[in-house]
Amino acid sequence: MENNITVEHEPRQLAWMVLKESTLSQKTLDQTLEAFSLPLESLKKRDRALANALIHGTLRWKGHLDWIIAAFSRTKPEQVDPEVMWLLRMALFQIIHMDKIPTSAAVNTAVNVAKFHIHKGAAGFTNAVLRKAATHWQSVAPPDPDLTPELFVAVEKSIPLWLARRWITRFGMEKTMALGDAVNEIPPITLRVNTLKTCRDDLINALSSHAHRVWQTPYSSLGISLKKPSMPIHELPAFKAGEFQVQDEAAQLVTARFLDPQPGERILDACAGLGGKTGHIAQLMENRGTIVAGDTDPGKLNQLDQEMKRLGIDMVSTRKINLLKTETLDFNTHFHRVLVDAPCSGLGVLRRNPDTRWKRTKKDVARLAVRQEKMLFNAADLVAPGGTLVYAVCSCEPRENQTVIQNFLDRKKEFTIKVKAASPHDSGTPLPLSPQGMFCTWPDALEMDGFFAVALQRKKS
Ligand SMILES: C[S@@+](CC[C@H](N)C(=O)[O-])C[C@H]1O[C@@H](n2cnc3c(N)ncnc32)[C@H](O)[C@@H]1O
Repeated sequence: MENNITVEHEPRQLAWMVLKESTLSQKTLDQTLEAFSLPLESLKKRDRALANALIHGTLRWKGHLDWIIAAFSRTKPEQVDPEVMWLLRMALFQIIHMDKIPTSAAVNTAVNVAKFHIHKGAAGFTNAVLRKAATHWQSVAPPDPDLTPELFVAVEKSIPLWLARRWITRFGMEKTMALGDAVNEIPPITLRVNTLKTCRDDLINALSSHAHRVWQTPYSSLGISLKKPSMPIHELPAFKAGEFQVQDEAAQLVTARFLDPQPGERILDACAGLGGKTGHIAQLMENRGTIVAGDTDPGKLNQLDQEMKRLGIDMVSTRKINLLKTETLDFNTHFHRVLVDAPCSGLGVLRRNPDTRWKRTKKDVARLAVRQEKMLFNAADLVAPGGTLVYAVCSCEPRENQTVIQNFLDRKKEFTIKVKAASPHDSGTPLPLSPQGMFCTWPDALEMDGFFAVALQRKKS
């Protein structure tokens, strides 16, 4: 590279490229990170950690960073070139949140990237805004919480205004502030032990020397959380040996507690994706019986096949289906249990996917709910009499949760909500369930992702 950006700057330059790519394209952050996996993995361990921290942190705090930038820029943030905005945000993130990085390093790198990758004018502007912001950012007042409480929450907790408004209306100020804190915390990495290969205690022992802290999840008897692993998760020996899948505790509870699959049964995982829940279903079935993993995306199903091999599972067949099109659902058989882990707004997993909050809109929730209802309705016909249909989403929006279920029950009279007292897979800690038997978690209260799940039972005849 013929410019001033030396190797030591590369993590910041790469982070900036990922940030602009993931927000200026239609790709999710995960897809963008996948596309940049080669250059990211070629970085030294410390630099890779820095790039990741910059990407996730800058996205997480974008709303607050924009408020500060607006105070020092003569041009309104929405009129500044988006590429320049990401440079400003990333540098300011380092100044505010990363005390080990000297301000001069944060500012100089941003100015150099602007000079060599955008244009000279951008470098001058970047320099002017950052020099002022670096010295005076602490004196920028937040919006007035009494006059504009929604804007105050949006800025202080770095969430979009429409979401702040929605949460305040639903929960009031106190819970909204707690939720705002929860979605900005860096969550632990949570795993589910693959009991086909090992047990939780042995896996904890194996992981202890590879992470800063390792502990059992309180609700799922198969879960392990860890902080600061010494290497990327997929490089850990236990991962390579198929001894676990990465999965949040709430998602583990959906499969164990609500679907509750039994060895020898026939199960349809109708939105299987990369197989997070498929692997769990198979291990609960002791790798005996039939699982059909369906999805609209054949690329994901190919990856799911590989994942099952890694886990030592051979009872899964994949099939391209579309739950919105009944002609793709001609199975010639009914299933004992069907799981609809439906595509959703993802508003329950904001702490893990910091880009989601800036991509979702109010309209998405209503649009997705209509699809979710149709998918659940079509899946219902695949459930055998006496069988179980589970609906799950990683969203806590009532329109994607209770309303979907209510509309379903109004039309499908042969189904009722199934409330199961306990499961042998529980840790013993009672689950938070609504009186109707609906599971709804929030990251602030339970330290797990926001999830909704309900089990529906089909009458025997
Ligand atoms: C929430 S993700 C599933 C995650 C997965 N169950 C897991 O635990 O890893 C939803 C999945 O539904 C798939 N999907 C989207 N529309 C669909 C449809 N109409 N029919 C079936 N699957 C669909 C998506 O490709 C995506 O993989």
